[in-house]
Amino acid sequence: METVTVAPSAYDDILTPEAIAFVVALDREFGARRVQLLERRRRRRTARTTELDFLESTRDIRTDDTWSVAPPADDLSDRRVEITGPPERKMTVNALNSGAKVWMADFEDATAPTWDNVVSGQRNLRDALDGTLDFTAPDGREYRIGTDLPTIMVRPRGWHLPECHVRIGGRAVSASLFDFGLYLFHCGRKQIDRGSGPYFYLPKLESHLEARLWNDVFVYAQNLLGIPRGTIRATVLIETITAAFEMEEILYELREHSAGLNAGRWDYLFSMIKNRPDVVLPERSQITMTAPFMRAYTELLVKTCHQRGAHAIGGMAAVVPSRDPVAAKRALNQVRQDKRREVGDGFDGSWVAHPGLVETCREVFDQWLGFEPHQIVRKRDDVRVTAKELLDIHTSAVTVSEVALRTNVSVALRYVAAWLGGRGAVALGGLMEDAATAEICRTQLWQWISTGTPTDYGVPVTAGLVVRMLREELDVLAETGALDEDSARRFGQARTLLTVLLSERTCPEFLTLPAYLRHLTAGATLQPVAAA
Ligand SMILES: CC(=O)SCCNC(=O)CCNC(=O)[C@H](O)C(C)(C)COP(=O)(O)OP(=O)(O)OC[C@H]1O[C@@H](n2cnc3c(N)ncnc32)[C@H](O)[C@@H]1OP(=O)(O)O
Ligand SMILES: O=CC(=O)O
Ligand SMILES: [Mg+2]
Repeated sequence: METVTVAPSAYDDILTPEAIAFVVALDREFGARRVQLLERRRRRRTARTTELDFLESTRDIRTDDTWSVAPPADDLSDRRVEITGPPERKMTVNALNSGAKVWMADFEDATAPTWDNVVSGQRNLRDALDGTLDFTAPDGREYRIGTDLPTIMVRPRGWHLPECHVRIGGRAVSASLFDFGLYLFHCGRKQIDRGSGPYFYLPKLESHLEARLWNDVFVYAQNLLGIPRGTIRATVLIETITAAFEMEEILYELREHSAGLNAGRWDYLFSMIKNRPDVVLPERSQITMTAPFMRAYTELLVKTCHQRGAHAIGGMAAVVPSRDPVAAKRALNQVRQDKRREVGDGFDGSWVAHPGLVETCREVFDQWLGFEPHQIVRKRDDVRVTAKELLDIHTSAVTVSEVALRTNVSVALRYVAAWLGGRGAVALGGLMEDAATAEICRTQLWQWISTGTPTDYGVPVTAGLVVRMLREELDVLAETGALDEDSARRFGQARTLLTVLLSERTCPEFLTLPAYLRHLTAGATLQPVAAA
């Protein structure tokens, strides 16, 4: 048997031999399939010769109208407002006290996966269920959770990420299985005992085969822990263009564990750029949810869910409230409009990124749903979406402004520097920025460089131009004295990383993967553990 090694951590009560053995058992059983599916992703992207389309091989699943997903668990029936955020200690308390129906504790887009973040996040979740979650801020403010808590759903990291601090015979385990396994091990039973269940959000899936892998993991894990089959529930984010063509199949694969689909709009745009590098997207502020290809995607998502008895959950309006009253009012109005569109289209609930937006989202859904917990009865038979409509970006001759270029440079640089410092979500210029929105900035820059997209001031975007802007952005930060020694180092690392990614001939798949491998795994001495 290969040796299992684990990095030291301050949270021995989370990384117990039994918990590690459980994660290792999952990875031994499913690790090889994960690697094959990641290889399949690469082949699918690089070897594609025709436009994407619905799959011929799964037509039967789509045309069979006799199947549906399991009825929602009691505490997942009304999901009109869901708050998301990293399971950092103070934010965990704030999210649980936010008044939302659901809290999505996020190890993916909103968490920089430092070893401390991923293990302490698990401890915070466990403490929340044990009633021992408290926090005293440096300014003396005390944080305690109340009694009427939201339902908790946990989003493990995506299939592409390894967790390098736990190794089997030197090989890093899957980060998805690590996050999923630790949560299920420590909190699965506790959730069932309090009348809830172990619920998950599954990010960045690219095909129904990846959903099948998750379903098999669920069946195996429930067996191993003696938890009744079907207790686990999972909402899949449709946030890649390939998954948009396989929504029915994804629901089908997970049907006994399914808790519907969510429109992960930001990663969806990121995926659109990666998968169709020659189809140039305009600047981010111009791609709204009313763009025809985005409407095609959300309309199809609602129809698919409701036809199969599943919830359709809306996405993130990425504004965060500001302390300036005028900007705050503007942000609330933007969120209100976004949620009105979603509820009118048939979504059963939606996401907010900040406690200050819970009330706005709730009001909109209350007005529409009244006392009904959801609107799955609206089957949306009127919706017909073709492959062409999903792909039709409709952009004639894109030009980009200097402001758009500089915004993407600035957000990418600042976000990566924050991420390297352990923060996976930050507010920049009134917007919530996380791994998904930063990936859009980074891949847009790459796309504009690789296609020589013209600027509206007459020159094409080149690597030289963007690299110069990165340097200028850094110079401004240095001149204003905004950087101490540590942050100057992280900004330097961020600039180097972005420069490398922007100079690749084919669009690098993820920025978080090389960033993790280069910067978040250094220095840990792993110790053998006896457990597994
Ligand atoms: C594309 C996607 O995947 S979207 C989903 C993933 N992304 C996310 O979940 C992002 C979630 N949001 C956040 O992380 C935060 O709102 C940020 C980083 C954008 C802004 O946070 P801050 O700069 O702290 O905002 P602000 O100062 O207005 O916060 C006010 C209070 O609300 C709390 N707060 C803000 N957002 C959240 C949240 N999502 N969950 C819990 N608490 C929150 C803050 O901790 C702060 O608490 P305090 O008053 O007790 O100190
Ligand atoms: O995870 C959500 C997204 O929009 O990306
Ligand atoms: Mg996402």
